[in-house]
Amino acid sequence: MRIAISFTDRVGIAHEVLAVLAARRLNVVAVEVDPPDIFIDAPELAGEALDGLRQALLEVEGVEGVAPVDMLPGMRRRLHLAAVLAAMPDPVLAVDAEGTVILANAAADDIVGEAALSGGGLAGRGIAELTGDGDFQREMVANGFQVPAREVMLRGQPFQVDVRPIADQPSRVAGGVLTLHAPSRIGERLQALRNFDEGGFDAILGDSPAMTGLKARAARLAAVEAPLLILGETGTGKELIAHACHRASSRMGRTFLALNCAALPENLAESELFGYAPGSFTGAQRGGKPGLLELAHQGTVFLDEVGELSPYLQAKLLRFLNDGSFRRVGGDHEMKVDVRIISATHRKLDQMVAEGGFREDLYYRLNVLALQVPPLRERGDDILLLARHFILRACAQVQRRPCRLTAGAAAALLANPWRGNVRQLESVIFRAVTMTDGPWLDAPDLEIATSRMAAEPGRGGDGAGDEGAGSWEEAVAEFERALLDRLFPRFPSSRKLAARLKTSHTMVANKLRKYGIPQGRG
Ligand SMILES: Nc1ncnc2c1ncn2[C@@H]1O[C@H](COP(=O)(O)OP(=O)(O)OP(=O)(O)O)[C@@H](O)[C@H]1O
Repeated sequence: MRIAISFTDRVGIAHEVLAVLAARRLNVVAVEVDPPDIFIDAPELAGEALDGLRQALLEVEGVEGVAPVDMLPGMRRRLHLAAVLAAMPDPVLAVDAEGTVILANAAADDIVGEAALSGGGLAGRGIAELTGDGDFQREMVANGFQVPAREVMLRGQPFQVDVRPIADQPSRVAGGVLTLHAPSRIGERLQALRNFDEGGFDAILGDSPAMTGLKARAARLAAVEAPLLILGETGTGKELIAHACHRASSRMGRTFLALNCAALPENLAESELFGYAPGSFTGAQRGGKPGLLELAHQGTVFLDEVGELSPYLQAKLLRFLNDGSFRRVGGDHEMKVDVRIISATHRKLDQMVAEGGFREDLYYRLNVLALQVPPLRERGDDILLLARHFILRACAQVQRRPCRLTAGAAAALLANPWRGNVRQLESVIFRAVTMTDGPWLDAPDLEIATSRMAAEPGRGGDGAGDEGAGSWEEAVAEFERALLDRLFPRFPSSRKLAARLKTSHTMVANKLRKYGIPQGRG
């Protein structure tokens, strides 16, 4: 039985409690002192023996209770740790200060294999012995496990190894944790990060004519069973649109997998996309590995940055698009799958074709249906809509109180050219939200150039001019918003603002709501 003895802390109490146990000649297999409890594991303790022990313990000054527990805390922690390690797909080794393994997860045991484990597992082996690289072990130990990531060989397989020191203070290093990444899993990890399952057209924010037009066209094309090419500058939301098209197609509910063709060298991109056959290269998984095309059978594969595909992969992809068949790397039989290809690029593919950088026949196969995503600077007030969305999200993320844009900040956002588009806006807002803590984000907080504001005086939130206004309604709305934005900080409630503007409270409240200005203050 396992028991917890709770006590009020005083010098020597643990010693006295242990003396009571010793006097009873109990077979104690584990003791953990974790104030305000001492935990005991005594397998033979039960029934009357427990009652007697409880009486004796309660006579020790400071002991307050004795109760059975299902597990000792250290044991619970070890079980949790073992479960966490077992769930990690990459091999992980914990080593002591000399570089000798003290703990390894199942993935590490698998790599080293049965033969090596018959000698008692990995614990006790030196890193030099396992990797055949004595310099690596010496370097780690000499530098307190602060060494850059590098490649090591384990049982003939190459791994990228990350090393982190285990230390309770910088000068007291107890060892290190080594995480080994197999090259065949790098793409898998990228893909897992990108394999999200949320986000239809509702996740694509924007009410501007450019965006409503795009969403309507995308919704129509989504339903057509043919390759789709999405063109647009970087960060405009091409992947978001690709995913929404998948969700709006008959393949909804099937797998959507994405590959960034620019992120991987040719051989990795090839094995990620087409898979590889057993024994096809050093470091390959024993049974081979299916590629994204097989994994997404009946679903969609999104090829981002398709313009970066090498000529060899362009040819292999063309063949797949022509008849749905391909071979795994190193494989000798044909595979056939049913996958819709959605591709995207920020490059001018037609120009690349003209210059010989991209195969013309592949361009026509990918470009059966096409969408052009407008840059952010052509989406008008969507900029502010997106900015407000990102502000709310960033404030929640960093657990900061909500904040709003001043008129000056709104004008700066509208005037910025946004070369990095929505992704840039997202990071500008995130940075501003994390670097300030007041209720307002002002233009200087955004850290963007405001040079175009002078060129477009009617844009923005300060109502300083009207030359840039598109229509009477837009100009009035812009003026109203700017006015409310400017006065609200000084008259922070609809009643105070109505009094200041000598108008009705209801009208001001409606306008504040219309322009998304929160009314909770004042
Ligand atoms: N209309 C939008 N509404 C909400 N979020 C958006 C919108 N457009 C883009 N985003 C966000 O902006 C970021 C960039 O979008 P995404 O990755 O889809 O762009 P991309 O055009 O595929 O970029 P790249 O060309 O660099 O691959 C993402 O975080 C995405 O969620």
